[in-house]
Amino acid sequence: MSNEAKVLAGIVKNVHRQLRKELKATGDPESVWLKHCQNLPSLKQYSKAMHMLATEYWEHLRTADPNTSRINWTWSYLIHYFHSGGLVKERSKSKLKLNWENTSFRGPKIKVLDVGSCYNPFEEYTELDVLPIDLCPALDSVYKCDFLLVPVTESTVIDSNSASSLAAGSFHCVVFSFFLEYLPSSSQRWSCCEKAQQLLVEEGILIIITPDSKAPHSNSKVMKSWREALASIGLKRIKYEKLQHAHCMAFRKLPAQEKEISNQPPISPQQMMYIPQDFNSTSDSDDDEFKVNTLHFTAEELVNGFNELPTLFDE
Ligand SMILES: C[S@@+](CC[C@H](N)C(=O)[O-])C[C@H]1O[C@@H](n2cnc3c(N)ncnc32)[C@H](O)[C@@H]1O
Repeated sequence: MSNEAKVLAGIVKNVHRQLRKELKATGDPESVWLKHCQNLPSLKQYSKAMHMLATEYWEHLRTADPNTSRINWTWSYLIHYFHSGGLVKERSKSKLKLNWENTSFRGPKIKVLDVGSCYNPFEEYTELDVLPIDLCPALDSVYKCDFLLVPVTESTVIDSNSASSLAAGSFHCVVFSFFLEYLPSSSQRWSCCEKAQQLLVEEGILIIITPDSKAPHSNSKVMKSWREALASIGLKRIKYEKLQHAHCMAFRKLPAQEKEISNQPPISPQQMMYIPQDFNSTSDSDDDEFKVNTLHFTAEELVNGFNELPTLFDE
């Protein structure tokens, strides 16, 4: 990795780490977030670094091997699900006899809400009608919006460069690509997932891409925990794939009649959207030992836990 890429990766990692450190110190996710959102120089520096890293460094990888790309993966899965029989196949698995005509996919384009879009990476796809939103957009084509705070209402309101409300049940797809890890607390990640559930049409898809350069099984407990948490609000995981640097998942919003309310998770879903870094010590070192906490995984699993961002970010 070039020196410039290392510097950019360092900027990104430092923001994530700082947020977690402040959460540890205060125990108050809301005040940590408020303070973070007021730090415009830091937000802008992050946004610029992330944009450059993705478009000037990762893009080479994507060109060399399209199978490594989270962007390609998301697009091809959406085409498969909405246009090439994926949705019909899911319906055929249903045990209920539903009146599918009333809940069918409509519209010439797939309506996508890209949360934490940064530089609007899905803009190139003509099959998608993308609403890109970000806390601090890197480009003018991305709308400013804090997904943690934006209300879900009857209509989506866009004023000049920002989105001030989002309409319930109005998106075929919500994308969280390298987004959830930015948020310092499990409860904040969970509230974003709940919001995505409200914004999706029935049978719509939540895509979650999370960075990890390790072997697929090394974080299987984390992925299982997320799967169980999301199932409790009727988001059923229907696709999982491990790419070289990321876990890629698609969750289908089940029709109301099909919602699996029986599978309640053993602990509250707010706690289940953890990432191993949540249990890291407060020091800035990457080599810190992970602390074992009350959740059901071992110290070794935590030590072998997620990289914060793909190998491209590794020293
Ligand atoms: C690691 S970048 C991912 C960018 C892009 N999705 C990708 O896959 O390359 C995370 C992005 O999430 C944005 N973000 C973080 N919290 C947010 C929030 N509450 N609402 C909207 N965007 C947020 C950040 O500003 C940043 O641009």
